[in-house]
Amino acid sequence: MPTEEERCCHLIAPDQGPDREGGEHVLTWQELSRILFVALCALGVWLHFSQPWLAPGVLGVIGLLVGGWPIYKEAGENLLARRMTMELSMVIAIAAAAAIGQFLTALVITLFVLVAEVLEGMTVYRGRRALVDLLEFLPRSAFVIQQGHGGTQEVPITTLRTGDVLLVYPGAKIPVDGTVLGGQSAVDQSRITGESLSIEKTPGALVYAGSINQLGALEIRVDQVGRDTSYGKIVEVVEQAERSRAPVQGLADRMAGYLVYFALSAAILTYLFTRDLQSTIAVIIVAGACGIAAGTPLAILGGIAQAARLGAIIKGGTPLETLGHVDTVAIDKTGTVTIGQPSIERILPMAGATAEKVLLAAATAEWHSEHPLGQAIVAHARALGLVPAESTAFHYLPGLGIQVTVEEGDILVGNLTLMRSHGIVPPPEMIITAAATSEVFVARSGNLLGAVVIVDTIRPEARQAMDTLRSLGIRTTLLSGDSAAVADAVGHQLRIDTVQANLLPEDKLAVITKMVAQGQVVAMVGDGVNDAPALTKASVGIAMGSGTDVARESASIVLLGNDLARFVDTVVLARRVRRTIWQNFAGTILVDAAGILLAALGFIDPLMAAFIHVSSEMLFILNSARLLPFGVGQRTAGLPGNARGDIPSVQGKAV
Ligand SMILES: Nc1ncnc2c1ncn2[C@@H]1O[C@H](COP(=O)(O)OP(=O)(O)OP(=O)(O)O)[C@@H](O)[C@H]1O
Ligand SMILES: [Zn+2]
Repeated sequence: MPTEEERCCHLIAPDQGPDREGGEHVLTWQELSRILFVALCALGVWLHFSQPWLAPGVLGVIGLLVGGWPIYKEAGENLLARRMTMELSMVIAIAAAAAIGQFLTALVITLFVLVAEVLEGMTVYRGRRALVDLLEFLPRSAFVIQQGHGGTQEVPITTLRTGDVLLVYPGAKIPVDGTVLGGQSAVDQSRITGESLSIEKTPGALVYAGSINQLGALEIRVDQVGRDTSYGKIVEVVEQAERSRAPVQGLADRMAGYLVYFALSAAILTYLFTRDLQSTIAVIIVAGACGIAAGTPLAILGGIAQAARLGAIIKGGTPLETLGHVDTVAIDKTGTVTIGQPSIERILPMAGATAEKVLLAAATAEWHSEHPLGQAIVAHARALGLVPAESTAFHYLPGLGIQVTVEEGDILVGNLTLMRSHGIVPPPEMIITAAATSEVFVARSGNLLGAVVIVDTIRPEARQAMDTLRSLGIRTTLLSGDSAAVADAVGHQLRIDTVQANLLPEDKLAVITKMVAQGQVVAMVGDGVNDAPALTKASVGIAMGSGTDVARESASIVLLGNDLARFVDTVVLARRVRRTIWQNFAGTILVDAAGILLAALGFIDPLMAAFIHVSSEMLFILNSARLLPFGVGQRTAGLPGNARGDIPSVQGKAV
């Protein structure tokens, strides 16, 4: 039976290629001279120019033995490993042609196979380059400032240690993650955070390996080097992704194996019915499978590399494949369709309370909160110089709010659901329903003090992103922990198909689980702790760059930066990958079936068969190669829309 390792005839498999070839695959002089030699032999056999000294048969045999050596070797190894490959079937065909005295045919087939092998090798090599380029983007050396006399010394970056101080010249790439000690400059960190605008760096600012220092010289203290940098982690994830196999790759390998069996069986039948060796050989030769076996991993490789350029780190072939047939996108509200940096718009005190009292009570409860709403409240209170009371018991109620105990009693801060569950009923005129507005109620000792109205900004590109998703035929649904009124308003503004609000983290999980169980292919986009469980259960989980570590770890795709347009670009890319793979599948089967039929009926001679085999699969491989990114540093997305420039999107081991 065909095995997973099974590969097509003249293929240098992308996951073994350059390693097996010693790192580089460009045309070597051995390959070139072998091809020229076979071509000369073929010419000699054809024109009989060796005639008086050497019989064409002898020349043919020499040409086949010397020229076809790599093919025989490969076929022999496959035979020993009991693997049925196209190399084997090609060798059978070459031997059969030679056996009936058709040396020209045998030589030309050999020539085709050798040339195709080189061409494929170069294409696949380019695919690997696309990834290697990512790594080699970092400079190899750095200028270390020497203690004492202040001069610099150029050293390889592998020798750098945490704490070293570097000088980065204008226009140079920053080699490490570090802290600016001196100087001032604009830095382009689009490769790491996805932000397209340069960021101003002054002493104290953090800089990231792989970003480009633009205007001034910077003195930088080394914090992280090599693989520990944000950039190193991105590269690591992409490399791992490349090694992991998508299900479609397994399918491709099995298909390629079956095609060999099919061609050989068809050849046997042809011989039994026609007794025509010529047609039989043509049948064996005509069926190619590299378009599937090599085209599939190449397309996935290209997709992953291209996505990394776009600003989406895809953690494997599987999420890329799944994203290509997503039919539903579930999207979180706060931090995902909104920027997630809310600010206090106004405070609505109840009769008898003051705005200051409401804010102070809220800030007391939220003092240690990590929730964006809580942080907005604390920041506002701080700005007004309010000092909160000491609190004792502290209860965070995910998706609801917060409860703390102070001297005068309990403070309860949170949404309507939380208030109602404590028997507190805010008057209707206090309930706000505007789009990017959240309302937090504040109660003390069971009495409502008032409400804090907090506004966030909807991401500028969100509307366009949702429109594009709809035009792709994808359903959108907003999953929010916020109140129905607010979530509905956002959903309406962005024309999102359905809105579900008041969801606790476990509700988000349940909603996603149910959709997946119903057979929908769901992409969940989120950023928060409350999204993490749902991200893991979705068909494919996507985390925003500014998201929490848990979210980025739970997701199988991480956006660099926070641009929803990048997400949509990645969906489009994933669809292209999928379409390309299926084009190759369908095309290969079509060409092989038609070719086998025509060859069996005697319409195609072995030479024509070899030509059809090689040219058709080259076409399919080139079809996949279209997905490879061209040139280093090319970016197709990069529109403004990332408001935050300060967030390294890959921290910790999150990606
Ligand atoms: N620390 C907190 N302080 C005040 N209210 C809170 C707090 N935590 C949660 N809430 C209330 O619970 C609601 C749900 O919170 P949750 O964190 O689940 O979602 P969210 O951040 O509002 O929105 P989304 O789910 O769209 O990201 C919030 O809208 C808020 O009303
Ligand atoms: Zn082939």
